[in-house]
Amino acid sequence: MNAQAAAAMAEAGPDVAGPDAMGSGITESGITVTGATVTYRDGHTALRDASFQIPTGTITALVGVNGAGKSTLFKAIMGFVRLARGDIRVLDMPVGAAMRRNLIAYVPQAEEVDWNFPVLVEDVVMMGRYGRMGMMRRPRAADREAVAAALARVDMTAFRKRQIGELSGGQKKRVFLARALAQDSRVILLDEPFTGVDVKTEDQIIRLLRALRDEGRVMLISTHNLGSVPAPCSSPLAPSPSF
Ligand SMILES: Nc1ncnc2c1ncn2[C@@H]1O[C@H](COP(=O)(O)OP(=O)(O)OP(=O)(O)O)[C@@H](O)[C@H]1O
Repeated sequence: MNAQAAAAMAEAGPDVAGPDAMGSGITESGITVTGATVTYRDGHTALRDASFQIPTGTITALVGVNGAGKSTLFKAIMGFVRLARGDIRVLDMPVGAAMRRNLIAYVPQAEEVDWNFPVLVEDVVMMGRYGRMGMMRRPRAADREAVAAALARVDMTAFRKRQIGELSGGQKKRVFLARALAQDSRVILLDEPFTGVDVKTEDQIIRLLRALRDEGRVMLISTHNLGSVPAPCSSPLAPSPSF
């Protein structure tokens, strides 16, 4: 992404790098955003008239400079901020219903979490199962199996009894990916998944995302730097006219 494009995105909001080249051929509606506008309480409009449609079975990069509104859009897709105008559908249902049905998983940037909080890696991954447990949050055998499988899938089984705060940035990212895997959601929102990871981890994440895509899931990757998104996820660039 050149500086001019970045500057344009600062004014126009985040951009969407086309899902078609990465698609598995499944065309069920994944995320549909129509004229979405978010205005925060201080009057600042962080997202204006955003419109795009992403089918399931795809990986899409949401590209924009700092402050372009990527996190705001993620929050809107998860129903954490209210739309002033417009509509968002996830798997053809309102976002509230999709969240209640545990259909959306979020993989945060490492920086968002308080690492001083003493919690084991396997407990972080178990959080992905909370939506399936009752009020008591007592894990069953199926939950423990899902956690073990998720940790194995990101090659973090050996770290399961470690404190999350003791891990490297790339290892933490894999743990949060495992939490999303344990949640087994159809829609996965990933915040800067390739930033600060080494080549091996990047390759591992790409292979994982491709496998999830081929299972018919829909993935939306937020990044301020298109260059940090590996080629399979960044080409071709197909900007939404509404951005
Ligand atoms: N709670 C809030 N109240 C008021 N303004 C906010 C709030 N959250 C974000 N903003 C503003 O909305 C704009 C978009 O912020 P957002 O966090 O969505 O951007 P971003 O694209 O995710 O940025 P970054 O790449 O830096 O994470 C920014 O100008 C920010 O200051």
